[in-house]
Amino acid sequence: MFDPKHPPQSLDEIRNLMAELPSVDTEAQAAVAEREPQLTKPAGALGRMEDISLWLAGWQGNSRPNMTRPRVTVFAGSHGVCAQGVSAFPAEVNQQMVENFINGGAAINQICKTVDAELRVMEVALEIPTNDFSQEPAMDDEGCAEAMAFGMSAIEKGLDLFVPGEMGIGNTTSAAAIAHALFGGAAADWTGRGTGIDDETLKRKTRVVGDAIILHKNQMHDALDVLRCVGGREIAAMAGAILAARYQRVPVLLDGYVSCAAAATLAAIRGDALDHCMIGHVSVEPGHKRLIEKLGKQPLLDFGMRLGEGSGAALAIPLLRASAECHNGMATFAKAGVASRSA
Ligand SMILES: O=C(O)c1ccc[n+]([C@@H]2O[C@H](COP(=O)([O-])O)[C@@H](O)[C@H]2O)c1
Ligand SMILES: Cc1cc2nc[nH]c2cc1C
Repeated sequence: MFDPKHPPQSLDEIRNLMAELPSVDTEAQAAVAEREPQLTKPAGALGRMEDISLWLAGWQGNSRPNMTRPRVTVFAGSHGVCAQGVSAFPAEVNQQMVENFINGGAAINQICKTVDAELRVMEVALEIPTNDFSQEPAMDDEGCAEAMAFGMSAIEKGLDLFVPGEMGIGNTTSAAAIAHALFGGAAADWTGRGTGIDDETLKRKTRVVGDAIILHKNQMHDALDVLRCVGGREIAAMAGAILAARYQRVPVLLDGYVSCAAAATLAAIRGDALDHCMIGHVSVEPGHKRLIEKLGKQPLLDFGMRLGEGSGAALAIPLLRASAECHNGMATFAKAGVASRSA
């Protein structure tokens, strides 16, 4: 059982947490299912909004879904694999962007302000890059568990939604390596241009991804080993936060390729581990669409974004808010005196 006061200290403790995940609140969902057909609209006329209100209620454990307290947390981490020249930007950008988040100058600041979401920034040992995973595992067991536990501390009971965002130059190389390790195929299927690399860099990045999976093959026994070997601290923190959210009854809206790669490590351990998650936006990064298909989900938005920071998911928060408001605020046929379907 997850206890926020005693965070896990090893990947085995996290494996134990994964074994006993809380399930959906069927009573809350039954209440939504009973009210929905009474609302003043033809049955099913709100389409996916109806799925969203049912999902929110079930995972919040509340028969009236809320969207007053959504939180976006941007986890920032730095990646040793940048030494292989896999990004269009230098690693110093991580710290500079953290300052920018704090000063309110990034895209995610404006989106959070617009959609009325709380924004937090958490540095995950940002000053210390992980090991270069083209040479050795990115993290050891304890380090990976520590980053996951740190991510868990981003979640509190009472939040209506959590969006895991990230900042980490080089982290689309990690995301590609995670997806390739979990779902196979060719390294090229999972490797994209990230921040905007040229053809030659893309070739090098693809080789780094393919070779890393071969290098670590014998020690990647499950998806948490994959996370430890080729992930990054901000990716581990997002995975921890997504897991803690399940325990704290906080639904999760996933963002781009990197946040979905973090989430995929949980799904690979347990097929139902992401039932409390929806995907806010499909990134331009080609591996993301493929990954979403593997996860059996459908993104809410397709807006041509490839920023990270939680930006695409944050932009979709009003869809969730409108869904909750319709479910809670619409009059019933009886109350409004509207005639219901005649046959
Ligand atoms: O999440 C995505 O789909 C995504 C796609 C492209 C780029 N990013 C962001 O760009 C950074 C990683 O890109 P790169 O090229 O350095 O691997 C990192 O800070 C991510 O937040 C994120
Ligand atoms: C400027 C910049 C902003 C970002 N935000 C998330 N990833 C990023 C990568 C870069 C390079």
